[in-house]
Amino acid sequence: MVTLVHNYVFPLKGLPRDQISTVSEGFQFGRVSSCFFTQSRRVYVGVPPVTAIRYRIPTLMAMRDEGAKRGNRSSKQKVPHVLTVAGSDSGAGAGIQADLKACGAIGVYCSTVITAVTAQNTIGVQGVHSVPENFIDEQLRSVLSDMEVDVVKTGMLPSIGVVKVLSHRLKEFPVQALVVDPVMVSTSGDLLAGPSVLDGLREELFPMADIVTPNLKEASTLLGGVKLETVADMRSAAKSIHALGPRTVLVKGGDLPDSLDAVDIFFDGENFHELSASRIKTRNTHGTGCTLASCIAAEVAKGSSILQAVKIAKCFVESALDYSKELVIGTGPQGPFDHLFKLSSNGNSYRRQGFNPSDLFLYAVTDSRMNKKWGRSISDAVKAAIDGGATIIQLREKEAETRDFVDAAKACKEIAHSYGVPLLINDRVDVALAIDADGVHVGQSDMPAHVARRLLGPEKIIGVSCKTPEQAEQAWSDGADYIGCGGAYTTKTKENNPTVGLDGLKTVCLASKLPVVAIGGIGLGNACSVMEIGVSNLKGVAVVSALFDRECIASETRKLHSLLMDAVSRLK
Ligand SMILES: Nc1ncnc2c1ncn2[C@@H]1O[C@H](COP(=O)(O)OP(=O)(O)O)[C@@H](O)[C@H]1O
Ligand SMILES: Cc1ncc(COP(=O)(O)O)c(N)n1
Ligand SMILES: [Mg+2]
Repeated sequence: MVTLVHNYVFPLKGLPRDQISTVSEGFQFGRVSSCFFTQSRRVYVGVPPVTAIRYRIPTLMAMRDEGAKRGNRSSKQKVPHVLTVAGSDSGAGAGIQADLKACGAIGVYCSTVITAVTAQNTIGVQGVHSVPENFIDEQLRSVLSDMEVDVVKTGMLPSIGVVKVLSHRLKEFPVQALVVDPVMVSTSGDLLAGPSVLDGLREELFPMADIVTPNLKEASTLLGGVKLETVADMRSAAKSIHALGPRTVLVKGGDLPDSLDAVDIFFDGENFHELSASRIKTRNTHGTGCTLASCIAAEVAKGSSILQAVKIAKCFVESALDYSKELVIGTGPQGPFDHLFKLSSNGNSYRRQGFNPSDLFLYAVTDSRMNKKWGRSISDAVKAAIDGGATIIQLREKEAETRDFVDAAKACKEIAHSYGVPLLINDRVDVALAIDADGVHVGQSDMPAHVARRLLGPEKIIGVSCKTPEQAEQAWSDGADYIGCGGAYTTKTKENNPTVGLDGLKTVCLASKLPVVAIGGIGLGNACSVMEIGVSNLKGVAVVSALFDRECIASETRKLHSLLMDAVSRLK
């Protein structure tokens, strides 16, 4: 058995360390039965069994981030790239169309080699037209020889000939990882691949695969028809399929009878992981398998480990199903779902159209102690600030219990969005994700902005507190949208927070490639002096006590708004 793992280096006994590229992101101990060595792809071959230390080489994401740090952010950027080799579904719920939507939703480029065109809808598959093998080969060659594919994901492979063509091309053009979804039958029960394909999968593709993702029916077919009815059956199936050669196996339990949760079993040759999601009650599950495999491929292309990728993918499918459970498309029993989370017309009327730096103009930051002192709820405070003219809200709740914070944040989001005002969450990326806030604001000791960006996706607003030009530079290369700079003046809101003063603020503004909002001790008495430092990327002031430690928040906000307007018009 050969294990191809491009993302890892397996230094075998006696192998000189200087042949190992950068050692980063820590290491794990593992056992590999054998592996391969080619100089160019950094994969090693050994005699089984070999105990190895597994070093992670820099992922594409890390390399891209490095590139960005070196300042070539806008010139050449390597975009994570998944190639899907699968069938077209005219109803667009599964197959190539699901793959494109899933990768798009995750922010990964997806190229497509089409193996068959199906006439398909929510009722079933009415026809299959296979693409000639030599033309599939031509598509493969076109993409693989030119477009720097990171991960290949396979779906419907209608004949053994297609499997052979693919495995041949993958040997010629090796990729970082291979995700095999052994599609055989559609959810509607229609045949998508003949029985001969089984041998092809087992002999040609599984040994090269980093993960194989059969559903219950497929796992049973691969194992000669064994009955799979319980989670224990799924575990033993995962083990038996692993013995066919793939690095890891995910047996999917979407169709497990009588199960309240959607349970999948992941096996990496040593450990089992039981991955559970709540089972969404919906008819719209057509394409869940294709979507899951594409999300795994996309996450691996971005730099996740296989297990991490599976967890994220499962969460994506669960959220997408939940979001689209009431969607009505087609009349049959198997509807598609909404990968882009946006088709549904209920709620969410406000969506951010990109970050607008002028939103930083009057930036209101809440404070739970002040709300407590004045006996008001966070949402009442937020409403009053918006009534007075606040242009963006940040919820800064250092003491609240998570559940209370989530509830309050939800209420505040509703209010803010009804006025078209963006709502950010201080520090707590989890809370921002939970309520689908417009973004987060993080400090230097909070979650790094590039990690927050990876978690929140490209559309959300990310702000970073910076005191120096170096931190501002870092925020920019981490993918932040704006920086908060302060303390402009001394403040009691934040203890042990050194003041940078107006000079420090000006230095950071001049150095920053991002728009800046000033913070720290700003109120009616000094807001104009702040704006008057006269640097064009200083877009506004952020205030806490000057609004929230006052009897009437709305009128204080109104006064500050008009002062700022005057200051800006004087500067023009
Ligand atoms: N109703 C559901 N609610 C939540 N997750 C589901 C549901 N149905 C399927 N899944 C999940 O979707 C993924 C695809 O599973 P499955 O439907 O078994 O595969 P396939 O689409 O290949 O038949 C799995 O992670 C499974 O647990
Ligand atoms: C072209 C194509 N590829 C794959 C599937 C399986 O998807 P699912 O099992 O979710 O119906 C499908 N129905 N059509
Ligand atoms: Mg399914």
